[in-house]
Amino acid sequence: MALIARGIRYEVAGRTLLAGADLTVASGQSVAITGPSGSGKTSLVLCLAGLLPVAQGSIHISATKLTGLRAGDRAALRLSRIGVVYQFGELLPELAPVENVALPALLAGVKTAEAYERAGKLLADLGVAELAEAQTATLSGGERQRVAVARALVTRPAVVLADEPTGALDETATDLVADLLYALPRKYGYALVVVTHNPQVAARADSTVVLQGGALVPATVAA
Ligand SMILES: Nc1ncnc2c1ncn2[C@@H]1O[C@H](COP(=O)(O)OP(=O)(O)OP(=O)(O)O)[C@@H](O)[C@H]1O
Repeated sequence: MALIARGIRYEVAGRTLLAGADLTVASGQSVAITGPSGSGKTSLVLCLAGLLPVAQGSIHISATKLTGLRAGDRAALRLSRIGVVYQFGELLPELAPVENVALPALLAGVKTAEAYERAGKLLADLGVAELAEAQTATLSGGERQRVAVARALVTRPAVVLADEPTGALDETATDLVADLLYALPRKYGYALVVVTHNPQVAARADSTVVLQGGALVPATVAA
């Protein structure tokens, strides 16, 4: 399994957001997470990425236990094995798209030529090769998200976490980005977790779970 989370408990500001959440995703598989606004979905993604500390429970990325690692080791695991896509792309405007995509690979120690070769190939896979050297600030929302997906994949992660990746897009761009997101896990062999409010985007995942009362329950049995 690429991702195994067991009994995740997370509390903030006196509230228990996650009260024993379990999630397992195999390589090449996708899971959508839905749930009411404020139920803790973003917090869950940040816990899975090792960016928030869980009070209880364990998270394994491939064979490595993320929980319990020291901060430096956690950051190294995140950089090399976890890709994250945020709602607004969060690209660095000073860097061209191809530089944004190559950056995590360079930080992870991949040689410059290979990092740029990977970045170019991913941008081509995502249909934005011609934007490689464009001004990042001028990209549309959909273009930005495709670059952000390429950036999340450049380190060849085991797990990709996408938090509302289509939340800021119109219907056409949503379809395009969702098509790419769901087509790529099989091609690249990563496990995909997508947090989304959009029922059409959720419906494309291999399975859907709902964050409800701090636990993840199959969408079919959620009240
Ligand atoms: N650091 C923090 N301090 C105080 N409250 C917080 C903190 N982080 C999250 N919360 C609260 O916890 C709740 C869950 O937040 P979170 O962003 O995880 O929910 P969400 O399900 O992703 O919401 P949405 O669907 O609206 O994005 C919210 O009520 C939020 O205000």
